Amino acid sequence: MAAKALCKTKIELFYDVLSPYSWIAFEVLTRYQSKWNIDVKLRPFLLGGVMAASGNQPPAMVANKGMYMLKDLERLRDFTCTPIRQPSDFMGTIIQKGSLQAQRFLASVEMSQPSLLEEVSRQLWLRVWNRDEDITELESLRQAGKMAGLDEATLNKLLGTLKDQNVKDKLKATTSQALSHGAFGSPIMIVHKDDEPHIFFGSDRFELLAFLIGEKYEGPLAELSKVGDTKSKL
Ligand SMILES: N[C@@H](CCC(=O)N[C@@H](CS)C(=O)NCC(=O)O)C(=O)O
Repeated sequence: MAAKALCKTKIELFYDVLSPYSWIAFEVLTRYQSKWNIDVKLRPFLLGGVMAASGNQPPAMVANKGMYMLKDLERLRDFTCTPIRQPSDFMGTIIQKGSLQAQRFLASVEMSQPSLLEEVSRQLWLRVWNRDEDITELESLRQAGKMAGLDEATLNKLLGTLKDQNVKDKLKATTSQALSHGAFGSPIMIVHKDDEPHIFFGSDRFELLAFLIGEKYEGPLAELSKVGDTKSKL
């Protein structure tokens, strides 16, 4: 058992809470965390920075792609049990407002409260991609942090760091690391196997990822169905 734990496969999940597909990958991967012999490292990055540096564009900039995506997400919501609902002002929320503050907040949580990074990320996704709520104002970030279990004093401290150089640098460094692996969108999963990084793009590559690491993929709900509660985390 100890030997097995020693050779856990490290998987880095690079994500931005503006990306609904990243939410799906995040929920599926965290469900498999206790089922597979893996060590998941959550890596919040800035999707806008990845898009700009890689010369890519959000899928919704192509009208037909955007329309397809909304249908696709409806299907995935039910299939993966991730309660995605489109924001009422999609272009305003996703393209214009963006996620800089939210991702800086996550970078700050990653640095000083890493054990709460998973839940703060989930609470931000619930705001923007479920309840149609803002994720750009300090008060919005505060609410997400509170829901995730951060106490008032820690929250005040974290919210006061969003303009700090080390927080900005952390987000930039994570974004650069993803780019150096070849990122062009979100989610990106980097599987470290045989001393090599293997890149996967999308929430729909778990079969391939499982094949690479010698694990069995039992669909997006595997871990939830095992514990018999598909809604407890959401
Ligand atoms: N097929 C992928 C699509 C993922 C996706 O479209 N991600 C968006 C952000 S929400 C992206 O970064 N797209 C870049 C691209 O498609 O080139 C999945 O099912 O997860």
